Amino acid sequence: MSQAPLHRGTDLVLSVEGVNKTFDGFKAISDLNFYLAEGELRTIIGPNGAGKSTFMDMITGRTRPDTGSLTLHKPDGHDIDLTKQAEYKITRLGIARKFQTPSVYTQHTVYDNLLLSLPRARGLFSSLFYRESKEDRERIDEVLETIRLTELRHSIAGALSHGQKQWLEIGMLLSQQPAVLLVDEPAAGMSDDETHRTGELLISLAGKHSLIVIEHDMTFVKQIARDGKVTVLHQGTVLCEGKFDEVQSNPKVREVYLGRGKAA
Ligand SMILES: Nc1ncnc2c1ncn2[C@@H]1O[C@H](COP(=O)(O)OP(=O)(O)OP(=O)(O)O)[C@@H](O)[C@H]1O
Repeated sequence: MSQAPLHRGTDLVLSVEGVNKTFDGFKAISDLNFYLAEGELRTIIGPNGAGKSTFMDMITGRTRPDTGSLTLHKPDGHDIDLTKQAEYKITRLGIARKFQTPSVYTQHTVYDNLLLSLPRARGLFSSLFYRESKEDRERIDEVLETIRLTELRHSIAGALSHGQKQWLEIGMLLSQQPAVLLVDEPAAGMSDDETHRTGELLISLAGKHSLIVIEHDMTFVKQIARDGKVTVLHQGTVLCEGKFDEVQSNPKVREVYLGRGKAA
């Protein structure tokens, strides 16, 4: 599974090099290169069809690249070739993905949702018979604080607002202490207040976690990007990469977004 350590001394958690993917003759991803540093919060933007979802699908093993490499750099210095791992193994290696729509156990409490998502209690059935340890309870309390749902720990998840469900699901992924967290359009369908709180949550995770966030809402992108890097994807490749202001004023980026109603 793992080869000799290649990246020791660097602070990268993920490297993507020379990746290509064609669907029925259509080039969805084209010579894509991308590097994520440990603890980084990276935002990816790009017009519809730019290849953002396909890129995430390749990191998680849902879609395989035709050529190129996707490498997870483990803290112990070992490199894992993600193109050779089954999807479930990539999840177990600590690459977690939050899809756009919330997916929580609506009949269970907030606390139980977090309990069910602990790595030890894998699967709903075995979790029902799982007695949590003191460490588990501490971990859940910590996650509840992070996602600011401590007060709602005994509430049924189905009764939460859309934003609260999204935060709970992020918390469920955090319970698994992921190496890389992929978050797909977290602000979609949220009120302005919820969007802002989501931004604060993601910012609070940076440093402790490595995150890639795909987003269309530029106010939100500006909030979370701060001094961090924004990557602009276009036609399956990196059009430009830099701080939010640099990206926003880049003529190539403006051109790509013009007339699409989502001006950067
Ligand atoms: N399984 C597939 N079969 C054929 N074409 C596909 C497939 N998956 C993606 N594509 C095409 O690849 C291109 C990139 O799609 P992708 O969904 O990755 O873009 P995106 O940037 O996520 O777009 P959006 O912002 O609309 O979600 C699109 O033209 C899409 O139609």
